Amino acid sequence: MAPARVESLALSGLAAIPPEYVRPVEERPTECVLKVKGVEDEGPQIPVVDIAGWDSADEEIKKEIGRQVAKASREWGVMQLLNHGISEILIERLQAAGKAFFDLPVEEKEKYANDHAAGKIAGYGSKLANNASGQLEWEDYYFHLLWPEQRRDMTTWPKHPQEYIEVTDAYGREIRKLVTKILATLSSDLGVEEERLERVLGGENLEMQLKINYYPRCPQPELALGVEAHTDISALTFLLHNMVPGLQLFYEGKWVTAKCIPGALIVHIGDQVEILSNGKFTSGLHRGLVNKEKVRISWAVFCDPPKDALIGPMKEVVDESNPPLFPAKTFKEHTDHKLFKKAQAQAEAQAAKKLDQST
Ligand SMILES: Oc1cc(O)c2c(c1)O[C@H](c1ccc(O)c(O)c1)[C@@H](O)[C@H]2O
Ligand SMILES: O=C(O)CCC(=O)C(=O)O
Repeated sequence: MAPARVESLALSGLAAIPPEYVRPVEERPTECVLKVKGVEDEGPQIPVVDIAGWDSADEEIKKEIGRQVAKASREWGVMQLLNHGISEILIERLQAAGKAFFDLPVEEKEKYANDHAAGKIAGYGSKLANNASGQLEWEDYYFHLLWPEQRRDMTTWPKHPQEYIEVTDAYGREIRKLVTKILATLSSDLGVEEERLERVLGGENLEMQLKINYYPRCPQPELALGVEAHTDISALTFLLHNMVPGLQLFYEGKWVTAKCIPGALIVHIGDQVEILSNGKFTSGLHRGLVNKEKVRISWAVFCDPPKDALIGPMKEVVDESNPPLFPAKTFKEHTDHKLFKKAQAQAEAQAAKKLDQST
């Protein structure tokens, strides 16, 4: 049976969210970040890096950009890129196409329903209730493989609107070029050859998955999360959104709300780059909040190694004073291990809660 769609719940006009969406007190967002325009100007902010000069002939300009990208990757594990070279028109068309799909009635979208329980994640979905805790996220999503081209199953891509395929494909090609540039910069910073990270991550076989996150209006945003706190299993993740705040990064013990910067592309360092760099670059803990007045939509492109790629700290970043912090695992083992650990932690939290209630 397909899980309940959050959009249908939101449209039913309920005043209180069902208990499966209510987060434990310690996970709930604090009030100040929920206001649409309420992103504070004070305190630390996600680094913003202008990469306009990346292709410049001036080596000093390129080096400075490299330094900023590496610094953000070490200290935050996330950055907002300006002048990334992807045209505003393409981004507008991508976002219009994704929105047009989600504007379809739920019954139409159901024709694309995925079957996550059976391992088929591609298509329209909502988080499945985990047996242990039953905890759900206030979002529906659309997920499909974007790259490499020859491995895509176009039957899993939306057929409406008509331009979805063209613009999403064009966006994927642009992101693929940025992947090469960022991995080259990070490789140089680690003191290995520029092509190294990309090669270890599969080269031509590096995969990109697109997840469009659709967060309906929520009557009790102070109790829910759109996406719970996690680090990405990917190597890199690229994120666009519809200018409604909601993304938060955990930094120096506090949740920091990402400012909505017109034209910026958010880049997260994922677990695979953290592992390959032996922790020199950080896979940042982040989460997504929801909102009472506005629907939030975000477009995440996860860049992953192939499932069978063995990922461990690169030998050049390990020595006697920097012993390996992570065991080498295939990407599939890493994913399975992380999902298992999460399910286990939720089961333990649920058991502790029940015990607490019975005493
Ligand atoms: O290939 C990936 C890499 C990632 O980093 C992630 C991913 C896939 O999917 C996660 C996801 C997708 C669908 C769901 O219902 C989820 O609960 C999680 C995503 O969060 C991300 O970590
Ligand atoms: O919507 C966002 O800003 C965050 C999405 C996210 O973290 C995810 O899809 O994994």
